[in-house]
Amino acid sequence: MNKRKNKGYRDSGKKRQDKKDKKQNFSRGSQKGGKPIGKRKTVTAKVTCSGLTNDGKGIVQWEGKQLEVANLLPGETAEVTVSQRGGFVNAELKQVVTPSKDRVTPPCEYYYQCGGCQLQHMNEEKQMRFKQETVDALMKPFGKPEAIMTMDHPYDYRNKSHTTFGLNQNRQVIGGLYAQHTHQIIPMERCLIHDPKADEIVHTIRGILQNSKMQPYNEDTGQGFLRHVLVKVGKVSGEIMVVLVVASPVFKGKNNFVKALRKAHPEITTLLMNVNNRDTSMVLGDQEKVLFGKGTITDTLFGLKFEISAKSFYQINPVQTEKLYGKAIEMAELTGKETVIDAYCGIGTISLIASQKAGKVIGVELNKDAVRDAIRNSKRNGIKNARFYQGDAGEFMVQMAARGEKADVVIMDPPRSGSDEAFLSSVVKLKPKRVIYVSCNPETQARDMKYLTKNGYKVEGIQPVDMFPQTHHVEAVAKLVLKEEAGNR
Ligand SMILES: C[S@@+](CC[C@H](N)C(=O)[O-])C[C@H]1O[C@@H](n2cnc3c(N)ncnc32)[C@H](O)[C@@H]1O
Repeated sequence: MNKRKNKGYRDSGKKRQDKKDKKQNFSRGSQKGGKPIGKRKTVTAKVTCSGLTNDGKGIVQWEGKQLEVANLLPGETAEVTVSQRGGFVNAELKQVVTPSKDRVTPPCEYYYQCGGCQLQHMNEEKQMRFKQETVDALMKPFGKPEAIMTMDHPYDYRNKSHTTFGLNQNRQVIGGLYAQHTHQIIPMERCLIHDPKADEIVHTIRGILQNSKMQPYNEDTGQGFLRHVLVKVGKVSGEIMVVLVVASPVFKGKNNFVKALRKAHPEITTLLMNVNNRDTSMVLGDQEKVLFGKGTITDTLFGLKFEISAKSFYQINPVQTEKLYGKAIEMAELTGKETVIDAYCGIGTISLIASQKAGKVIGVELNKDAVRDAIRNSKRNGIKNARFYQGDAGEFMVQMAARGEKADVVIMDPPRSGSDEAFLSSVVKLKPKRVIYVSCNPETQARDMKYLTKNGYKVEGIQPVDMFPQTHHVEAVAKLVLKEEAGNR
C-alpha cells in the first residue's frame, strides 16, 4: 500500500526499516529524537493508555515522555518494557493489567509477530470507531465526515498476496511474511485477510519446493532461487495469476515445477516468472516472462471488465472498491457532458466507470504497464470517450494548464504520499468545478485539501471507507467544489 515511482511493489518498507534497525542494533523507537549511542537500559514500567496514535498504537506517559505502545487500548493499564539507549526510547507491551472492554483475542495466531494487521486486538466496533475518529480529527478543518462504510465480512478480502520463502533451522522450506522490522520469516499457513485460494497455492508451492532441488533465496548470502510468490485473484472472474519472483533468469526444473503446480491448481490461469536479482526492497524486478496463460487476469467492477498486469496497481479489496468508486462517481455529479481528468488512474478503473456518465475522460498514470492495461480495458469495454497518457500527473497537469485547456471535474487518487504542488497548483489554474479526491492516506489528503481550500475550493463532503479491515489503514473520498461555482448553486 507507497511513495513509489511504481516500478514494482515494495515489501512495506520492512527491509529498509530492517537495514536501519540493524545499523542501530535496536528495535522500533517509540520516541523520536536522539541517537542510539551508549549502553541500553531496560526497565519494566506500569503505564496507563490515554489514547491512540493514527496508526493504532496506545499513547502512554513515562517519566515525562510520551511513548507509543503497539496493541494497547485507551483506558488500559499495563506493564511495558521500556528500553533506552542515548535519547532513544522504545516501549513494548509486556502484559495488560486492566483490559479494556474493547479488547478481544486476535483471531490470527500470528498477529503479535507479523505486524501486517495492527487492530485485531480491538473488537470490530472499536476498529470502526478508531478509523472514524482518525478521519474526523484529520478532516476537522473541512467539516464532519460521513459515517464510515464498513465491510460485512472483514476477512478474506485481499485479492493480492505476497509471500517470502526461506529455510528454517532444519533446512525445511518455509513461506510467510517477515516478522516486524526483521528478516525473519514467520511461517504462515493462513493469513485471515488473504483470499483463501492464494494461501492454498502458496502451500502447494512450498511442498513442491521442499521436494525439488530448487532453493529459496537467502537475503543474507544472496544464494538460492525463489524470492517471493505473488498471487493475484480476480474475485468475480475467478482468474488467478501467480508470479514467481526469482533471483536468476535460469529456471532449472521449470517444466516439472509448472506441471506440478498446474496439476494441483488447474484454477491458475496464468503463471509468470519475474527476475529480481537486485539487493532491493522492491518485490518485483524489471524482467518478466509469461510461463503460461495470457500474463494478466481480468476482474469486473460495475459491470466493466478490467485486465490487470503483475505490476499494475489494482485496489486490493474489490467489495469495498465498488462502494468507494460509487461514492466518488456520485460526488462527481456527472451529467454526460463533462470533461473529466482521472489523475493517478492506474488501469483506468475510475476513468472507464466515469466515462459512461461523462462527455470525455482523460486518464494519466506513471506506470507504463498500468497505462497499457487502461488502453486495453477501454477497447475491451467498447469505450470510445476515454484517453490515457503515461507520465507524471503533476507535469501533465502543468502542461494542460499552460495550454489553457479546460476540465470540469478532476478525480485524483494519488499514492500514500499524496499529490504535489505542481499538480495542485495546476488544478487551481484549470479551475474544474469539482475535485474528487480519493486517498488511502487521510493525512496527506488533508494536507492537499488544505492547499485546495486556501486556493478557491470548498469541501462539500467526506466519506471514509474501510478498505483495509484489521489494519490501521483507512480510505476516504472527499468532494471539493470551486467556490465561485458553489455560490451559483
Ligand atoms: C492509489 S493508486 C490509484 C489507482 C487507481 N485510481 C485505482 O483506483 O485503481 C495510485 C496510482 O498512482 C500512480 N502514480 C504514482 N505516482 C504517480 C505520478 N507521479 N503520476 C501519475 N501517477 C502516479 C501509481 O502507479 C498508481 O497506479
